[in-house]
Amino acid sequence: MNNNNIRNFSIIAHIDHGKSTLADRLLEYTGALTAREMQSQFLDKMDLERERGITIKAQTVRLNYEADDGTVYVLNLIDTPGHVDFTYEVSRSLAACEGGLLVVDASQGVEAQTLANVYLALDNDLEVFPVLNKIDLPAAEPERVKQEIEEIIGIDAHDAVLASAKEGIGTREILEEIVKKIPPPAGDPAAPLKALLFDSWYDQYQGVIILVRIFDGTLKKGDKILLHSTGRAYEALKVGVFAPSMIEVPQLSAGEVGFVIAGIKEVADARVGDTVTLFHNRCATPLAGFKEVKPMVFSGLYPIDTSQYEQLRDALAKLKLNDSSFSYEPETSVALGFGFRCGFLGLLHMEIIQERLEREFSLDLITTAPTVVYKIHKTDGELLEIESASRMPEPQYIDTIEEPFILAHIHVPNDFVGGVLALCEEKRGMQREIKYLTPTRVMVVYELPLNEIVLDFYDRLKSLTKGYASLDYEHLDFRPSDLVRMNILINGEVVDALSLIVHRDKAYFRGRDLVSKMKELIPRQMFEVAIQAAIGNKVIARETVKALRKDVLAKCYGGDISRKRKLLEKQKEGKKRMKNVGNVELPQEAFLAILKVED
Ligand SMILES: Nc1nc2c(ncn2[C@@H]2O[C@H](COP(=O)(O)OP(=O)(O)OP(=O)(O)O)[C@@H](O)[C@H]2O)c(=O)[nH]1
Repeated sequence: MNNNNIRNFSIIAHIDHGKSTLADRLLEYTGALTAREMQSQFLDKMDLERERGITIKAQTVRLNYEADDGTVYVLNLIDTPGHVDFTYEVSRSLAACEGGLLVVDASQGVEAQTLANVYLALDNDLEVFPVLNKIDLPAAEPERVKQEIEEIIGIDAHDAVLASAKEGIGTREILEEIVKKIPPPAGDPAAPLKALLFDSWYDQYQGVIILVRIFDGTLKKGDKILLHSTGRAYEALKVGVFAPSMIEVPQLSAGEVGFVIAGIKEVADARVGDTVTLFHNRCATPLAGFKEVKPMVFSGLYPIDTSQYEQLRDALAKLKLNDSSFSYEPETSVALGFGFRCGFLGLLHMEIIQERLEREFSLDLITTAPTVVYKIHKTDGELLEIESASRMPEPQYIDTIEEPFILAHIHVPNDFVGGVLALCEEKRGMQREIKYLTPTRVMVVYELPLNEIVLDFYDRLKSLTKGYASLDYEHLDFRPSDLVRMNILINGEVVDALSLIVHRDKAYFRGRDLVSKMKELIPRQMFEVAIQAAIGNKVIARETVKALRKDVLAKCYGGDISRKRKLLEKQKEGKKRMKNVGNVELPQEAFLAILKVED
């Protein structure tokens, strides 16, 4: 294929600005999809994604487009995930393209995510051009947003395409821009194979499918390929493209994008960012940028019904097949029994996995509050990395503790700046910068401990700014902090799954609020329940749940039977998420009470 007729591009956008809708329009316009197939967005293929309206796994499609100049171009649309948790995947997807469409909602303007992703694109030397979407909305202000793009991002926006992905306005103009503005790929088809693995997933029938962008050389069916980071070789059993359904092709050569199926057993062996070459004709230097992504947020997952343990283990193994950034290991809790400590890239990733376990595998789980990794330097010189408060050694064995810090970029309308600053300060943040992007939009940059972010930072930020703030963050480093382990005791017994690591200065208030929150959440039982927060042997807060026989039918006067049944049903439902700890029944909410505590 003539490289001059190929364009490889991504769509860069903030969540909800219309990336998927626009992608569907491009597919529809170029005839890759009929209107009927479009019925639901094609690119977001998992149910869960569709429901939550977010893109998790990158997907790529080949489109054929006959341009105004009469030439038929091959356009490879490389989809990127749109959330902070998946930044590394975004950056690898972008590395597979020469250009990016920057989609900005004309009624919203530039958001934190837009900026983060544009910078990733510019770092990858992509040609970026803006598209203003949702111009059908009465609130659209294309002129203001153009100016914002020029001032904040620093790219020319005066002739930005005005589009409505919803109504199909501007689609052809966008395709023309892609052809005219994005350079064709370079690369030598005769050189040794050098390809970027930019996505991989596990398919029940075909095994691991990898997506590659060929930079040099040619990859044919039957070739023996080599994955650079693992040094393992595989036979390329199938080579093809998504158009949008899978079509086999005889070969992929420099500049092209496509899939390879090579009998790879699990995605952990086919990591995003790796270089693919030929076993017998290797490229001299691999592509830059292969990085192991490490989980940063952890939580315990326990089956409510202990007989579901094996099922949970199998489900985790299945999910892991498809997601190498997720980790798990067995963990036992005195309170909750046998379960797993799981690691995630971030909070969204955690929610997605938890939801999939419950929905796709019908498991009823108790999840513990999220934590981060701490580095503990012990007095005997040993360095421990712990991701659970219950593994923290006694204070006398600890020399110093380090916790992870992040750099947060928050975009917010100036009316809310005061509140955002107060929140960041409360969360032990250190201000780096406050910058007026426009007269009404402000960028607040803070260094913050990740520990505070995983609790309730995002929810608080959203509610305090009426949903107008956007957040993006990157990991910085580990820093020494004065942290202590706080235990929660129920009727005098430490409940290990409720222990948490907090900053010493905040321990007292956190403890007091936590026990009072738990008092509201723990239902009255046949006996009194004492809830205490303690640091070491010192109790810092206490509340008591009074004893009461809970007779849900008392209010019904024996009258309406259907109402009575409803109440019983409701009580049964409520029971499902309970876990017996000693002889006290604790609801799921009690394990997450820390997330509901306002400082
Ligand atoms: N009025 C209007 N609504 C649109 C337009 N384009 C998209 N939307 C709506 O905006 C919402 C978000 O669109 P998506 O395409 O799912 O957004 P996205 O950017 O793909 O979101 P992620 O997958 O999370 O990155 C949906 O409810 C769309 O129907 C448009 O041109 N006009």
